[in-house]
Amino acid sequence: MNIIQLKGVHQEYQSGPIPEVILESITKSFAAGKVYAVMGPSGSGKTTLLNIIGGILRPVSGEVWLDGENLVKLSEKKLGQLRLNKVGYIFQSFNLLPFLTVEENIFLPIRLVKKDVKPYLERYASLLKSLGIEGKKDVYIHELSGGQQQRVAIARCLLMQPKVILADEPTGNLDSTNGDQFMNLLTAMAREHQITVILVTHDEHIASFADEIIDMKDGCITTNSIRGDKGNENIRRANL
Ligand SMILES: Nc1ncnc2c1ncn2[C@@H]1O[C@H](COP(=O)(O)OP(=O)(O)OP(=O)(O)O)[C@@H](O)[C@H]1O
Repeated sequence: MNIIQLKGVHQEYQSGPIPEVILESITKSFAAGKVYAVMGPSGSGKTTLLNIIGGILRPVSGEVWLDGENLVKLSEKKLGQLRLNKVGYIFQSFNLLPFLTVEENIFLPIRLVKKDVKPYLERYASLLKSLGIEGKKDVYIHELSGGQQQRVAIARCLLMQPKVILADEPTGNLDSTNGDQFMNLLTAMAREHQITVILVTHDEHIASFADEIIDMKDGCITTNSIRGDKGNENIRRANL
């Protein structure tokens, strides 16, 4: 099932006399439970694409469908609610607060919108268990390793039961072992919870964990690589 559909998404910025095209009429679908890696040179439009999918930016034209709603047509208020309920973010720095505990960090987004944490407690406990950090809930973030911090960031993101997780260079600060672990966890969680994950990376090895690699150049998708059934070696490259 396609959870995200981009139809003719076009973005441009006018800083000089002539508008600069950033995304050129992008049409692309993203399925539930699949992991997508977006690659391409600096300035090719990867972050802009992510921000449009997450409802942070509105494109100049085109449609952005997320779980049955066209984000382009939503009011700011509705868009804010949708971002909160359906979109999760994982950043390179994980955006955790170092002098709060693991538990306080994970519940922070819920407390910020003054929601009751009670309905989330069961899910919280099972996420900590499946991510192997159940013994760390009262530990401060600054006392954790990078690998443990990334698990906290995943738990915080998953607690809100998003439909999509957007991650911009999420492994940028990790060594290769922790980077691999992060990708294994993220892909397992995407399958288990049927969440679409879209991540931007410059690292081909990290991208090889994805179900599909989307190459971008000058605001266009140039190639789609879809992983075959036999794993990473079996990448099928299809020109669009
Ligand atoms: N708010 C803005 N105003 C004007 N131009 C912008 C704005 N945001 C991005 N751009 C331009 O859009 C282009 C694409 O930027 P974007 O950040 O999407 O690229 P990217 O592929 O993510 O690059 P990188 O790999 O360096 O992060 C760049 O040329 C950038 O200068």
